[in-house]
Amino acid sequence: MRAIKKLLHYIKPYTIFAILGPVFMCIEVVMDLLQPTIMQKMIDTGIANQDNAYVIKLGLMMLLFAVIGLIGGAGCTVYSAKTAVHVAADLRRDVFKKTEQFSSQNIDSFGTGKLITILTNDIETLKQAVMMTLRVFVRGPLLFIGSVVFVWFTARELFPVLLVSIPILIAFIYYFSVKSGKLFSKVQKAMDQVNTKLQEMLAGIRVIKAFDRQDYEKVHFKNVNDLLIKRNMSAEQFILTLMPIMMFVVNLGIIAGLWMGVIKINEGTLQVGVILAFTNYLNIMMNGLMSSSHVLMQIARSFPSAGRVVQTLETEIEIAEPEHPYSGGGIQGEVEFRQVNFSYSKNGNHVLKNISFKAKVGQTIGIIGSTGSGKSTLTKLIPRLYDPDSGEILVDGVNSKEFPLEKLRTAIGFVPQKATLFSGTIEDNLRFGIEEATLNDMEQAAQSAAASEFINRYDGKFSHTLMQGATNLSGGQKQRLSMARAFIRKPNILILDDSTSAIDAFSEAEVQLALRKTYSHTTVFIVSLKISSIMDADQILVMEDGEIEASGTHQELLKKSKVYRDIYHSQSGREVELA
Ligand SMILES: Nc1ncnc2c1ncn2[C@@H]1O[C@H](COP(=O)(O)OP(=O)(O)OP(=O)(O)O)[C@@H](O)[C@H]1O
Repeated sequence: MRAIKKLLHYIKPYTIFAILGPVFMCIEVVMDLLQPTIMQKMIDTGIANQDNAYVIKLGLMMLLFAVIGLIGGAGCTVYSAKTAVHVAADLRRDVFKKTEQFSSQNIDSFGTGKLITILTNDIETLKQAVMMTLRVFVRGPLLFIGSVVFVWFTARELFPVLLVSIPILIAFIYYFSVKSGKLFSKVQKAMDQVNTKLQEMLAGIRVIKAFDRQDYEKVHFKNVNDLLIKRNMSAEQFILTLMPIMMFVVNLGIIAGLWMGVIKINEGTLQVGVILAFTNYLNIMMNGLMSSSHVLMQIARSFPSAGRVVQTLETEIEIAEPEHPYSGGGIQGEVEFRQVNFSYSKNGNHVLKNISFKAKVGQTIGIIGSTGSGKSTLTKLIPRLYDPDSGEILVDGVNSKEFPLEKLRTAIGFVPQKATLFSGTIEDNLRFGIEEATLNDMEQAAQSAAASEFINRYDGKFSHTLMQGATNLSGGQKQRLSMARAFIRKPNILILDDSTSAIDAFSEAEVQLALRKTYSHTTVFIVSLKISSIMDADQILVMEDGEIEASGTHQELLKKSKVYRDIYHSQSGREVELA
């Protein structure tokens, strides 16, 4: 309920539309309600007295009211649709904006499948709820109340029938609305699973084919899809049983009305037209209740969606902007870790333990160690993709949390382990690094990343188009472009997370030369499993199980670190002679 209240704010800008819709609907309802009474008069007065002129007059009146009702209905549809579509668009915009601000931790805890369901399915459900509420929710109760009033004035003798049937109908509607909300909450969870699976399969389609695991994946997809079908079926079937139940109760009411009516006609206290009007009003009443119940169920169905949308909008961003941001000059690039501990799950299982080191401006820091030892995690803390559990990360002697995020991140060029490029041209992807980059900047960055050679082979050069996920590039080409995208920023801090793994030794040497020459004032972090990539670094951190096992230059580490010597031996085949 709190979620629905919060979402009502989104209707505020469209209050006029949201009022006009129901106003037009009222016109339609009044016109609908007048028809049985006019018909009753036509039968009991016009036809009974064989007054043709009166019958024609009332017939024309019915036609006119029908046209006015039609205009009312059309106006209501237009304005309620306008409100619903705008509200949904605003919600989608805000949820998207919020997810863009999400920290990596926020994204990990939601899961991308759920976020996609929220942005698509949940917001669509809310749109339908708004539209139905404005169109039908006004119509339903108005038809219902109007029919009760009209029965009171035109067929009061049969009113006791309503006193019995209405409470029964309302009780059924209440029960169905409450239960359907719970059922649809389960449907949404199943939808999350389908979206997550779909996303994973599409991203890994090549691996699936290469391993010939289509059948295996088909079974997995079938399982989640079957669950969605099952839950959808039970929710829809449950809702559909309401209609026959309501019809049954109304038909019992009509039989009771006819039975009472016939007795009263025989007694001479009732006219035939009244019975006709009564059965008409009973049907209108049922329609009113049915449409109200549909809306109630749509609203009940939208409760879980509203909850999830509001949960997204209200999620506290783990990586917060500082309350009192540091207002000093630009970032030079000194980075210091002071007793940093970090865990992904906050369960105390630290992935980084007591990390301390200092990188001076312009130094190159190599990070090496076994798989899963925490190398990538360490670099992710520098641009604040995650924050440490304890300890401090200082940039130019200032806690990195005190910098405005934009200032900190624009000073950093980050080349992640998995090169992620976007569909568009090569130029678009390089400008992602810095929007106002010139052609000269692009050429220089491409040169430094050893990417010029393959870019120049394309007819359009920088305007060559990349497909979604840059599937028309090789792994090494993707890595080079990903590096060029970071280089183009001329960052003060550059992080290369195993970004030369798919690059040949010659090109890697080219990149290292460019780093020394063109980016000599940049503090560079190179994460690698290969000693050859980091052996010239000013300082090498040897990571082991989340800790810095040893640090120093290549020569120092050969003497003092057994782990480093073992890596060196396994990669070069040479033993180290200790003096
Ligand atoms: N998003 C995440 N959520 C939970 N645990 C994670 C996450 N990312 C990494 N880990 C865990 O943290 C530990 C360190 O991972 P990290 O990626 O930093 O290792 P690494 O040394 O860079 O490994 P590699 O050389 O294979 O890239 C691993 O045990 C890994 O399972």
